[in-house]
Amino acid sequence: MNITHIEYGKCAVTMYRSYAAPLTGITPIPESGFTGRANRLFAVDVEVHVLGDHFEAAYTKGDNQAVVATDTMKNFILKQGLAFEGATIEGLLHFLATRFLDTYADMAGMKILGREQPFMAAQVPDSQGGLEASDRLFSRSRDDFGYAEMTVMRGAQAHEITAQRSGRLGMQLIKLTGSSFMNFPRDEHTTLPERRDRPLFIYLDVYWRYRQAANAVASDHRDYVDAQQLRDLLQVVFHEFNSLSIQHLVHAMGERIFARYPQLGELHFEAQNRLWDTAFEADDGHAKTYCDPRPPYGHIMLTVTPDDG
Ligand SMILES: O=c1[nH]c(=O)c2[nH]c(=O)[nH]c2[nH]1
Repeated sequence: MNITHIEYGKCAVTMYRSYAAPLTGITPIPESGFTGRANRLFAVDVEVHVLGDHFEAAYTKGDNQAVVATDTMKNFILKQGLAFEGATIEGLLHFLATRFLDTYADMAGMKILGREQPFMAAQVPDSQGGLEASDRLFSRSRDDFGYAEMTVMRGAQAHEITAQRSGRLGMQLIKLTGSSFMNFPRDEHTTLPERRDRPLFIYLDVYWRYRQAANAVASDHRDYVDAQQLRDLLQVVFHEFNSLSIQHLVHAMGERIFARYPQLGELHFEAQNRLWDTAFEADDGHAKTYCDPRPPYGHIMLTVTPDDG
């Protein structure tokens, strides 16, 4: 048999880093109040995949001489996480991948992924009788989260980012009114009624790539696209846009993202249709009760590039 690809690593390395550098320098957009975060708690679930033919003997002969133990990788990530001076998940992944390649000569490259572990600062009394974000108490959030992945390959002179993707994953958005689905073809298999106004509940993951990968990791953050700011933009589009379908909605989201972030070169949407079933409605038809739908769920994808991309 022929070996065509080798990859090994560690997943679910949770790294809770206290007092990382604050995220500053973010360019504001009209759809969001987000311009940065304090990063007193910077929590990321890291996954590393080491690439390289040097590890072949471990598979073919059980020869572990070149094998960096995945337990060692976990320790390396946590130790280097302390040396990290950046403020973004992308920056962390780039830093870690670079450190791995500099330290372990048998590694030809590394694919590395990071999932934000969101924690919200608690609201606590301030000195003026109001409330402010605590500088020390945080509550774990099960909400949507930022995501990044990148592949960094060893080069003759420098290491190179050969692939990069960022995202906001796990959004669950419900719009009570202002969404329809009509005028689709009907045949002997069609039972779905036309809906002029439906309570549209979607699960949504959005991914983006930069035109230049360097913008994902630049320390000035001027062209950095923050996942929380982009999430705010998506919510505004959903709120404003009277969609004729989920397909129509994600397309409108794509147009707004490219209008705000010309530094991006590709977007990918993965939406699930979780449209609630209507159970009962008030006599005037305004208030209603709903319940979750049964599976299966519609799955709508879209990949787009800018006009000049
Ligand atoms: O927005 C929608 N797009 C579809 O393709 C579809 N199909 C379906 O049954 N409901 C919906 N809703």
